[in-house]
Amino acid sequence: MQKIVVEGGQPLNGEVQISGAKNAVLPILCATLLADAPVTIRNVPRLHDVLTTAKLLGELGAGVVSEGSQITVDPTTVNSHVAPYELVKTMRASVLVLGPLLAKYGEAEVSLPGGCAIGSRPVDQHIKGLQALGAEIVVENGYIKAQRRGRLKGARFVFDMVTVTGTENVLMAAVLAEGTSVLENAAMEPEVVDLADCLNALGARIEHAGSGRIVVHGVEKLHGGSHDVLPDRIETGTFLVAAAMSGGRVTVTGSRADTLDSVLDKLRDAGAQIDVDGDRITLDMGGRRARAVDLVTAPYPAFPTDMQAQFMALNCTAEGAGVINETIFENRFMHVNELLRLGADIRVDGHTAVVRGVSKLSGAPVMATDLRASACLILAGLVAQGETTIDRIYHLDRGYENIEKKLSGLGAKIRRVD
Ligand SMILES: CC(=O)N[C@H]1[C@@H](OP(=O)(O)OP(=O)(O)OC[C@H]2O[C@@H](n3ccc(=O)[nH]c3=O)[C@H](O)[C@@H]2O)O[C@H](CO)[C@@H](O)[C@@H]1O
Ligand SMILES: C=C(OP(=O)(O)O)C(=O)O
Repeated sequence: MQKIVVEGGQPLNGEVQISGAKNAVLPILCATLLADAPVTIRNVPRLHDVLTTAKLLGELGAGVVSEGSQITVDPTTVNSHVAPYELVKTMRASVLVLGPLLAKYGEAEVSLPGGCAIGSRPVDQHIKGLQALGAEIVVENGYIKAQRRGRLKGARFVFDMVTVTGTENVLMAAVLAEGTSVLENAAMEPEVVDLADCLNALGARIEHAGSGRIVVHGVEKLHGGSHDVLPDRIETGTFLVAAAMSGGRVTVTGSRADTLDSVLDKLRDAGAQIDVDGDRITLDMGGRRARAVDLVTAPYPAFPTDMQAQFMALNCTAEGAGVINETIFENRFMHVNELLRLGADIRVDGHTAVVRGVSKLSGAPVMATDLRASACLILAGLVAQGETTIDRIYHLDRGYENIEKKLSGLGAKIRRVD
C-alpha cells in the first residue's frame, strides 16, 4: 500500500495552482443525469471520487468521456436507476443520484450511505424533502427506493437542519417538478451555488442559491451545455495553512477568496498577512511562529468542518492554546491520536479539543483515518523534526489532486512510496 513520507522543517515558498472543487464536481456530475443532451464539465480535478462518480454514471448507462480536466456526460443512454452499495459505501456523494434519477426517470434505488469514520451520515432530510415533492419512498434492504406517479410537484420544504447534500438532492429533483418549490433553511455553501449555476446554464430556473431560501421554478426539461467547476476552497485553505505553519510565503492561484472569509480571518488571527489580488491569494508569515486560534465549525459562511483538522495541525506548533469545537460530525477528531504520536499536546472532551502549542513535533509513523485527517498529518509532518510516514493515504487521493507534487513545488520534502 502506498504511503507518504515527509521530512519536516522546510519553509514553503512559491506559487501553487488550485484545482476544481471536489464537493462541487460530484453533485454537478450527478446533475448531468437531468439533462436531455450531453453536458461538458470543465476544471474537473483528477480525484478518486471523480473516477467513482464516473463509474457510477457509466453503470447507470450514461456515456462518460474524460479528457484531461474535462468530462462529458451523455445521459441519453441511461438504462438503469440503481446505485449499488459497493459504490455508495466508498463515496457518500453517490446518494446524489437519488434526486436526479427520480425526477428524470420516475424511479431510483440508491443504497443508504451508512456511516463513515467521521460520523453517521443520515439522509432523512433528503427523503422528507423528496416526499414533500410527491415522491413515494420506502427504505428496505439497505436501499432507498423512490418512485413518482406523474411529475413531481413543486412544494415548500423546511429542512430540520442545514444539510449540504440534502439541499443538493432536493434542489436537483425540484428542477424538473411542476410548479415552484421553496427550500427553506437551505445550505448556503458555495458548492450549492455552483450546482445551481450549472443547472441554470442547462435551462433550470433556480433563484437565490447561496441564501437560506432557494426558489426553484420547475421546467419540463434541461438541455445540454457546459460548466466550469469552482475552485476548491478546502484545498486552497489547506495550502494556506501549510504556508502559515512553515513560516513561509505562498501564493495560491486560480482561487476564490470570497468563498474563504472565515478561513482567511482565522489565518489573520494566527498572525498571517494575507493579500488578495483577483484569483490569487498570498499568505506571508514572514518567518513568524503562528498564534493558536479558537474555532467552531458550523455551516457556511461559518468555519468549515472540512478545515478543522488542518487548523488543529496549525495549533499544535503555534504559540499559546486554541479551543476547537466540532459541531457538524460527532467523530471528527480521529486525527488527534495520530497528532499525539508526533508529540502534540491535545485534550479532547466530547466535541471540544484544547490544543496547546508545543515548540516542536517529532516525526513518526502515523495512520490517516479520513480525508482531511490525512491532510492534517501531512501538515504536521511538514513542520515535525525528522521523518513522518503516513499510511492509508487512499483517503487523501479521494479529495486532493497531486498534493505531494504541489507541496514539492513549494519546497517541501515529500514523496509517495509503494
Ligand atoms: C453543513 C456542513 O457543514 N456540511 C458538511 C458535510 O456535508 P454533507 O452533505 O456530507 O453532510 P450534511 O451537510 O448533510 O450534514 C450536516 C449535518 O446534518 C445531519 N444530517 C444531514 C442530512 C440528513 O438527512 N439528516 C441529518 O441529520 C448530519 O448528521 C450532519 O450533522 O460534510 C461535507 C464533507 O465533510 C462538508 O463539505 C460539508 O460542509
Ligand atoms: C469528508 C469529506 O467528504 P465526504 O463527505 O465525501 O466523505 C470532505 O470533503 O472532507
